[in-house]
Amino acid sequence: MKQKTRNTHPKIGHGYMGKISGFPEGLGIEYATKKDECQKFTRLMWPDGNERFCDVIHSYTKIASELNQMLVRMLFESYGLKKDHEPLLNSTNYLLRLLKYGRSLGETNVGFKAHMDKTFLTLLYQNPVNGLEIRTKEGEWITYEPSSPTSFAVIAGDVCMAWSNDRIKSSYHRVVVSSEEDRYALGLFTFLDGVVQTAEELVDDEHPLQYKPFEHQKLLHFYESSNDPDKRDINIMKTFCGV
Ligand SMILES: O=C(O)CCC(=O)C(=O)O
Ligand SMILES: [Fe+2]
Repeated sequence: MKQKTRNTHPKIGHGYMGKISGFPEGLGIEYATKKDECQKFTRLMWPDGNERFCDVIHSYTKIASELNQMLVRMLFESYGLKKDHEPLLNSTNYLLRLLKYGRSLGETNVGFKAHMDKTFLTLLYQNPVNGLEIRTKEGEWITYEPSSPTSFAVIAGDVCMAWSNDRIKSSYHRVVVSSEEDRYALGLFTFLDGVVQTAEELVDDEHPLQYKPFEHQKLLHFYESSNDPDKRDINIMKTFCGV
């Protein structure tokens, strides 16, 4: 425990988050595609070293980030965007979060409260304990069941929604763990540097511009500093940068 709390970070959810009701225990590694960042984190947790752990999280992040790159390319292609996807990928930062959903004796509320991610995309990988639920347009909660042990869940975040001019809605999701077993998940969260603008081709008479250009970092700050108790459940993008 002492080791985990050393992983401090000024941004909420980027460092260590102790387990509180309605949320998992989490450890964040910012810029985890960079080996030296994984090394820094590993040294913090294991002052005597743990090369294997470092290699595993680094190679995991690299593979998952490549999957993210493929997804972004697919997004550009599927909307027939002429602009190159490289600038978006080059401005992408990756945060890896290690999440543990453990159950203390008699505890009933194990999971993650419903929310929308403040990312561009989130890639989730879990151990065999299910729990992730997505709300459909009709308001029904469906459980994510990986089709194979190597499946990832891909979640569109608020920034993707703004970039796509609402063509892609950010996913409203939660985690409800009913199993007695611990659930572990690895989340790779993507954040963009600089100013994010809606893709030009996705704005036309039928789809007028919904969001003004904004900075992803400022969105995170806006969200963290909001005292609105419903901020997890509303489209905060409308308040933050809606046209
Ligand atoms: O544990 C999961 O599968 C989802 C976690 C999640 O929604 C998040 O960290 O934003
Ligand atoms: Fe999430």
